[in-house]
Amino acid sequence: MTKIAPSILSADFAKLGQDITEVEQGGADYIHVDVMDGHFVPNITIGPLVVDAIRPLTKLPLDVHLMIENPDQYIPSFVKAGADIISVHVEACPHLHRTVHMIKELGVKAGVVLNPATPVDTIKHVIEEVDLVLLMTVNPGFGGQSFIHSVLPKVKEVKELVDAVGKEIDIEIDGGVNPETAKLCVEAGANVLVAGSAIYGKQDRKKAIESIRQTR
Ligand SMILES: O=C(CO)[C@H](O)[C@H](O)COP(=O)(O)O
Ligand SMILES: [Co+2]
Repeated sequence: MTKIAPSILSADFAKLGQDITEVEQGGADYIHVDVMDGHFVPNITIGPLVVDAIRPLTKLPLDVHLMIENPDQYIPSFVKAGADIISVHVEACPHLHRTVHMIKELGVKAGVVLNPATPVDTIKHVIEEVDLVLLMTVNPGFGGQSFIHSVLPKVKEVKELVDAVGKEIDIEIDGGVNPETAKLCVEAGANVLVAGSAIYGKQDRKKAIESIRQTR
């Protein structure tokens, strides 16, 4: 079954707790938390304080997507705040292997993220170490953007890499996911779908989650 990770970037921050409860009750599998620093991406969002505040409100794993420069400096704070999965952009990590190990040594799952223009080759030498590969299907920084279809062949490439390793590694897609694009992602080999505007832009969050989830 495909896992759905609603992105709270599109939630109403004045009633964040309620918006998280609604998607948990609607069948979400992870809560996706978009962390932006105004440097790696041109937007500023959530820090460890907010992760700490939402941690007691849900039993779901907190899937923390770090879109920040120098993530090594902040990873311990996000772990302390209650993150379950921490994903870092390969474009922001000159010492990717070290960063992945740091995340794992702190006792949480480690993910690596590729921007649309970044080739899959960049993660070939860390694939055995990671729990998750996240492929961006928009240029990171904002919710509500259109899905970039040219990323789909990369999903297939990552699936082949993961199958060759023979380990359980999530293949997650983030950006412009809706019921139509979700189908393409799952067909290409993804098993976790992030969706912000396609869930929080709808009144009925349960129905939105069900319509995005695809079974194979
Ligand atoms: O990482 C992100 C943006 O950088 C978000 O997770 C993503 O954009 C989700 O929003 P939407 O589903 O509306 O595209
Ligand atoms: Co994200």
